Amino acid sequence: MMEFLERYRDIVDDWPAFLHFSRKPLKSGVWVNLLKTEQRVCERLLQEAGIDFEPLRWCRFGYRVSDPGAVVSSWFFLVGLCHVQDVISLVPVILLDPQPGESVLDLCAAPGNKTSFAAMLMKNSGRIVANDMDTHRLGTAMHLCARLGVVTAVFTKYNGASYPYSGMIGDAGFDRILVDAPCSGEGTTRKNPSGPGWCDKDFSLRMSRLQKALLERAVRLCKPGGRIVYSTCTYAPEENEEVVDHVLRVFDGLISVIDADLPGLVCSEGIDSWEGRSFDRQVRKCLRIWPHQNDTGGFFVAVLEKSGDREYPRGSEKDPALVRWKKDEVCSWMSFLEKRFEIDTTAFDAYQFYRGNKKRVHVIKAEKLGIPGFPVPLGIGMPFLKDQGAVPKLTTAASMYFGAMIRKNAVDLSREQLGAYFRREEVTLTKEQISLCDGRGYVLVRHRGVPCGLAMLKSRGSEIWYLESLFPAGWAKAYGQLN
Ligand SMILES: C[S@@+](CC[C@H](N)C(=O)[O-])C[C@H]1O[C@@H](n2cnc3c(N)ncnc32)[C@H](O)[C@@H]1O
Repeated sequence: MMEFLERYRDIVDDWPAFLHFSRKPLKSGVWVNLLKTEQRVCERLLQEAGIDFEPLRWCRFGYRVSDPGAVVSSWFFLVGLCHVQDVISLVPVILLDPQPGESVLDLCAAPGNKTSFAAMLMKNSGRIVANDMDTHRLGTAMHLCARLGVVTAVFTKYNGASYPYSGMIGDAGFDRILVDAPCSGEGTTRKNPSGPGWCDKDFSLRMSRLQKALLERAVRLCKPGGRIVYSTCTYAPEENEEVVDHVLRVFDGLISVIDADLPGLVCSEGIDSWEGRSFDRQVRKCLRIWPHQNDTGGFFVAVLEKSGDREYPRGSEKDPALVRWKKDEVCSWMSFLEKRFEIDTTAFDAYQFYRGNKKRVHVIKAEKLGIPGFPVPLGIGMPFLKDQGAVPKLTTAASMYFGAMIRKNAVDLSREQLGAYFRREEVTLTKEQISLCDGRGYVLVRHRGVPCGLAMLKSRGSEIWYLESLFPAGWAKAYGQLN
């Protein structure tokens, strides 16, 4: 088992430790979603749930947790106060260092873990384009971003190697681009000991061709002075240093590898020769992260900067601009939100609303960076409401994210009531809870002040009032049995 690792014996600093850690089960991680909560609140919730956690030295919002299953089945995970992710996967995004207000492209984004973490670091300001080739995985990314309250993302489905140059964020290019490339995944042995088709050098060579094309495109899509991070979770130099070496040659002096240091994270430098081939010496600035160094999965990260003084000629291709999304300028549903929830809708001035079809409205933060007709988005921002029926209905994601603006028809449920709500059971209300509501209709459900979703207040006879849960069946199921 894992004989394929043998080829790396000479480049690993501590071979016995490497083998030992490559077989050891991996502890997962959690990051606090500062778009929805505060760090101390999340720490308190983890403590209350009896989940051991240990802060990461190199990421102040991240923890290693003893029992990720318990996190995933907690109410605070379900409503998006935190996310579970391998801790080492945070590194490329931290090194990308996306800033509020910037334009960021995540070229291979699905299922959206790094996109959502980047959007959080950007404080939901600016524009982040999440692209992937796989529709199903993109759907997962959209759902994840909605749960976590990301309102700055646009989702596109293109082959990253031929991602269109023009349109979305002006023609200047993106400030930062992440290429978290598809790879042979050799660094994931701790999660998946039987592995996919590892150790097939031909597979690595095939991946290498795609990775080179993706990174080349990223360089072209980046604005002068911008940053590109290339990452994989594999060891094969063909998929790592060789790819970086390739773009250094193609763009001859236009890009450089920069020092990427993350205090508290132990790494090895990239290798500048492999199986008789030499690479540009700059690749030594890349980071090789072996499992035993920080008790994580294996990873490779290169941070590139595009020089500001000359522009690489871009292609001139133009696809037909199919405009599928229409701006919803009338916002006929606004008065309903004002009336039922006493929302001060002037807060929506900071947002734009788009219709993907007649009945579905999506919301996205209005930014000077704009939104697209092209490349054609598969998804815009966060699903906001459905309004084809008599009464518009906010989505769960929107009621969670904008719930703090709701001043009427909101009830705080007890832990037991909340469990029933997530399981889509009928929730009987106390007299006091009923007194907070203004007759039958939509109600925002909260727990400890945190907006959790929508319900419909109904009555049987004149005495019995209850909530019919509108929590999406798939959400609770997707995250396991809630406790
Ligand atoms: C390592 S995964 C990305 C993980 C993601 N960044 C995250 O953190 O959740 C690589 C992704 O690349 C996508 N992919 C493969 N070939 C692609 C291509 N030619 N263009 C764009 N995406 C591609 C795969 O569908 C896969 O979702």
